[in-house]
Amino acid sequence: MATDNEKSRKIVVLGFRAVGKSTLTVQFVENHFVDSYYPTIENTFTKAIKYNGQEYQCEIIDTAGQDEFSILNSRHAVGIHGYVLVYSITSKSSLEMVKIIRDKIVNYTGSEWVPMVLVGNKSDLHLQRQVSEEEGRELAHQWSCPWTEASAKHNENINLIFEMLLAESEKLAGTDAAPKGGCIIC
Ligand SMILES: Nc1nc2c(ncn2[C@@H]2O[C@H](COP(=O)(O)OP(=O)(O)OP(=O)(O)O)[C@@H](O)[C@H]2O)c(=O)[nH]1
Repeated sequence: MATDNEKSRKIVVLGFRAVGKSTLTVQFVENHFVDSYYPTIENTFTKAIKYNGQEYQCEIIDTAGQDEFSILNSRHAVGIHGYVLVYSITSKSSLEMVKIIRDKIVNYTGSEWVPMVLVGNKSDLHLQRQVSEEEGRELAHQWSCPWTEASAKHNENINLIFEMLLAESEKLAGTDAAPKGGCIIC
């Protein structure tokens, strides 16, 4: 529960199966890498984050992998402050899936702009790359949202994802506080 000095933020992590949603969430919240793969039904994590001098009490919902037939759950669309949309750089179809998911969010919320961050996870798997940096960056540009590649395995850019999302959520609140980080903000 957020205190008077804290803001509460409800964040949903969405994407195709096995792109690393749970792994990056666990890396962010608990600082370790989960090597095994157990499909998620749904898990909620909480973490207090201090960002730009402000305390945020974050509730992070790690969802089950989506496919084109999944229906966006109302619990993932109502009262949400921001979305982390995850694809894997090793899977072209996972990039196609985030496009479908984003359409569902836009349709459900009726808003063209929703705070979100696009993430190309598994950036450590260079040899298996199917999605170029350019493709990810360009898609985020179309959506007017930040983008980064990340590696949950090596804990690269994982904190940045959530910092960028908090900054996006602040835009809705009218205070545009861009995160200080070495990443592209479209
Ligand atoms: N090399 C590498 N493997 C990763 C990375 N992130 C996740 N993985 C692995 O990918 C597999 C799937 O990761 P999960 O986090 O379970 O994927 P998920 O998106 O939560 O999967 P669902 O619950 O089915 O939606 C696991 O074996 C992870 O260890 C990464 O950054 N690099």
